[in-house]
Amino acid sequence: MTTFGEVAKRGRGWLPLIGLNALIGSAVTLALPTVLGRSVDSIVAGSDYSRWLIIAATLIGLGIVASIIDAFAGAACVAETTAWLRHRLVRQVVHGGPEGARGFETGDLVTRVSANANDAAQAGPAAVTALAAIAPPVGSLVLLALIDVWLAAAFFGGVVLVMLVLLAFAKRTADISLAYQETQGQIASRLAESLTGIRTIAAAGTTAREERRILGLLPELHKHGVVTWRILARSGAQAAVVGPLVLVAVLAVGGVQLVAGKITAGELFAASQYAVLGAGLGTLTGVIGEIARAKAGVQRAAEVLAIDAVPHGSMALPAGAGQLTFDHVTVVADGNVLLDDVSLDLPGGLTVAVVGPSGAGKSVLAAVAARLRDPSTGHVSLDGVPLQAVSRHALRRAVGCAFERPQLVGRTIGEAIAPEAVSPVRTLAAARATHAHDFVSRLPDGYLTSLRRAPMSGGERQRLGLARAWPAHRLLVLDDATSSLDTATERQIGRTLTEDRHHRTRLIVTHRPATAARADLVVWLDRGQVQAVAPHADLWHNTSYREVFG
Ligand SMILES: Nc1ncnc2c1ncn2[C@@H]1O[C@H](COP(=O)(O)OP(=O)(O)OP(=O)(O)O)[C@@H](O)[C@H]1O
Repeated sequence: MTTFGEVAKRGRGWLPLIGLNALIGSAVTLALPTVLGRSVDSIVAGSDYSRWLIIAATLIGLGIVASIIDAFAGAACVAETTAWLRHRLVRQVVHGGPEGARGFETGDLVTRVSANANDAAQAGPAAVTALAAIAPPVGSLVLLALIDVWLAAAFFGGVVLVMLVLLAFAKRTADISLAYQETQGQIASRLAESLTGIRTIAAAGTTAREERRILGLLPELHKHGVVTWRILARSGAQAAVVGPLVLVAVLAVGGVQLVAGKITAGELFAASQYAVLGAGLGTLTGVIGEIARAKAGVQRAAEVLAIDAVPHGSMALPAGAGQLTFDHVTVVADGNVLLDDVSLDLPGGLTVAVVGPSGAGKSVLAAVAARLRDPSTGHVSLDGVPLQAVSRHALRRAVGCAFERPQLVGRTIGEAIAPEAVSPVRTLAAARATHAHDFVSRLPDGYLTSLRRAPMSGGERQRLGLARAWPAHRLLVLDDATSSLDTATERQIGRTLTEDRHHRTRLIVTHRPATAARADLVVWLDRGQVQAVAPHADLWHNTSYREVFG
């Protein structure tokens, strides 16, 4: 569990410098009243006061230098911690696989990684600044006690009142900071959802309703903002009332002691300055607000960092052609049984079609075969090795997946096909085999065409998705990955798949009888259960099987 302390400590390279500068600032603040008090006494006594003025000027200069260094160190510390936290968050999300991020909405996740990570990174500097801010009043108390113990008592009473105001502020502001960040995340989620379905929204003519839906949370955000300012204003006002009380109490006691001849005029001046330091504690509301935002940011980051990374084994795969075994595989999600005790033994090198009515569990079976999700019970093996025991590298080299709506990643079309260091020859071979090369070569910049600018049809995107999965040498999992292709291209790719000279297994989720007919075997699923495993021709006699294809 990631904590405030852990994030705060991350900036430890900078925190000593920030702390040192804050202490120098405090020391300067504490020393100045004494020095100025001595100047006053020297002026009153008619003696030489220039020495004290030089010391005062030096202290002021030191204070300025310290605050410049403090500002720089604070910014550097926050930048470094933000980068570290974002790196961890992104890593956790990516390593959690498709199931890991399911509990989060896209926009909310982006807000956590971007804005909230930056809020959280304030933890270290804000905590050090708050701690350092305690030094002046504590020092004031000690120095006042050295002047006169009654001055210290009056000061202490007032400071306790200021502290009570600050504690109440810290408590109230923590909850509201979290609520504010959560609402921000919800707005971002709604925007992300709308962007995903922007075509549907435009086609349905519901743009105005969508705008209202996204911005419908603004009043809530506004309410949290108003509450934040109200808490700040109330605490500020309370501090403004309580603060001067410290000064009045110290001055009243100081006046009595001066008249009684127990302190000098200079000491009364110094005491009044120390009292101002105690009263000024009320201005700490700013840094306490920062701590509250940092705490909320850390809490939201911790929820993401709690995503379990998909564990991988360290085994390589033995020689084989992709024999795929399901051993009593059951998948349960949200209390629903998606795959129910599925046992299959599919010999390597075959084309296996997975068919069944909508919602039968075909995609779930494909995802489990490619280890995009793990079974709740049972296991899946490839060439005799349980998928969970195979190393990540070996698994991704061996198994390729293509989907109905592929999300293409990379700057260029070439990168979308081969995101990692794959030789151009293999990229070209994959593009040719999947008929992606035909349209890519017609683009002005070919494989170097920017992915964002390349206009692509659903079928063209599917061809790139197929090309990307193509180099897998042991198992190719195609989940409705050719559904948008025209019949002729689909048939050509189907033939290439069937004649695939790599002798790997091809698991093809399909709704087309022609694809099932070309396959060596068909796995017929219904409501998460295997109905039969046999060639299409053998199953075709069964009326229920024929109904699967409508
Ligand atoms: N992570 C999940 N949590 C809960 N339910 C899920 C999850 N993933 C899939 N399902 C449900 O499992 C069932 C099977 O889904 P699946 O996508 O495998 O169906 P399918 O056979 O591929 O259907 P189609 O042909 O329509 O694509 C569906 O009812 C779906 O809502």
